[in-house]
Amino acid sequence: MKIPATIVTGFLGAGKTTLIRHLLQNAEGRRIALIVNEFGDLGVDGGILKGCGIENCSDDDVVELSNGCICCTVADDFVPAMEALLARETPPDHIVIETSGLALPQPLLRAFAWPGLKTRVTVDGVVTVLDGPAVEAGTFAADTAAVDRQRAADDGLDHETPLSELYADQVACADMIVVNKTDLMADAGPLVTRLRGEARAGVQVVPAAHGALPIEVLLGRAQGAEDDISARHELHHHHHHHDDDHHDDGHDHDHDHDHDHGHDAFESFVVETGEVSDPAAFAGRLSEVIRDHDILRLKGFASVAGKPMRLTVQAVGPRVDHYFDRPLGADPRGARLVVIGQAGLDRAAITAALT
Ligand SMILES: Nc1nc2c(ncn2[C@@H]2O[C@H](COP(=O)(O)OP(=O)(O)OP(=O)(O)O)[C@@H](O)[C@H]2O)c(=O)[nH]1
Repeated sequence: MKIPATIVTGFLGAGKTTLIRHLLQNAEGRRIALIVNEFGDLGVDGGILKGCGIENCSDDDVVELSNGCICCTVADDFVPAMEALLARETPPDHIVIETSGLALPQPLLRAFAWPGLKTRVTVDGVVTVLDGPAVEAGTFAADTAAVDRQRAADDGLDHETPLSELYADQVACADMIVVNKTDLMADAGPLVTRLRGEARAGVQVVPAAHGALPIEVLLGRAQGAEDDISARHELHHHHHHHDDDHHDDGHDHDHDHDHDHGHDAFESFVVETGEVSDPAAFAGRLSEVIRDHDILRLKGFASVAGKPMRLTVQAVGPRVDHYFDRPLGADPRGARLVVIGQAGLDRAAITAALT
């Protein structure tokens, strides 16, 4: 089982910390480790998240990297921090990496191919958080002066990429785009449509207020669901037959008034199919289905004809990852996939396309 890592990018003030805080508050027992790229005096994110007082989120789980821009110091800072997390007696279930607003996601993504990381971590996805009103206004960040100060304060920043290029890069790297601060917008619709045109095919653009998104949208399914019984339980638990059945889902509704709203806006269902014959071809077909049907996430396990190992598949927008993770053992042969999207998925068509 590889540990999935989610990279959260977006400019200063877009709402990355707010989104991660919400995520940690709704972690439902999952151990999430956080790597935060800090900036000298300006950086307070680590502090905010460390002082969060959230259960299952100890200070140890927040690692601050403050020696400059994370993408410029990958080898010295980021890789060792990841290795240290992996070397722990109880490694995290999921790793979330909050980059500084100025970081270019590409060098960070390349680090996952390093020998020490490649076999043990997988990039779950790159989530780019945008300040909806600012992007709509063409300024990219609500406080561009603050972004410039951050840039000036960062001695370790090797690149002097203009803001517009950084923005383009963060959008181009995104597997999922979150248009945040929709509470400050009259109608996020036109921006969402525009961004879908700017992003790679298959990238879903998700509107949010205060970064409130269901954890399964941001991180996918519980990684602890190793054996099939717990996996099945997990799936049925989230299987929404009716839009109103989320009231018995055991969440703390007082926690966050946006929570219900978040769940109503998304849906998930399970598709069971036969054995996979060719993993690469299967992954290729999944990306087509994801693109054609605006699927946010697709995740599951499959057996492959003639192979004793279980195939794990996970996709966020256009990023489809597949690898053999453990012997199938007594698992039934076939594939079981969870499909997650914004409400309104064409379940029949998706099921037909996957089977
Ligand atoms: N109105 C509104 N304010 C928001 C929303 N999300 C975040 N904020 C506010 O925007 C400010 C910046 O949010 P952060 O979460 O710190 O943004 P960030 O991207 O982590 O910023 P840095 O970590 O400083 O780069 C804070 O004052 C938040 O309370 C939102 O959806 N709506």
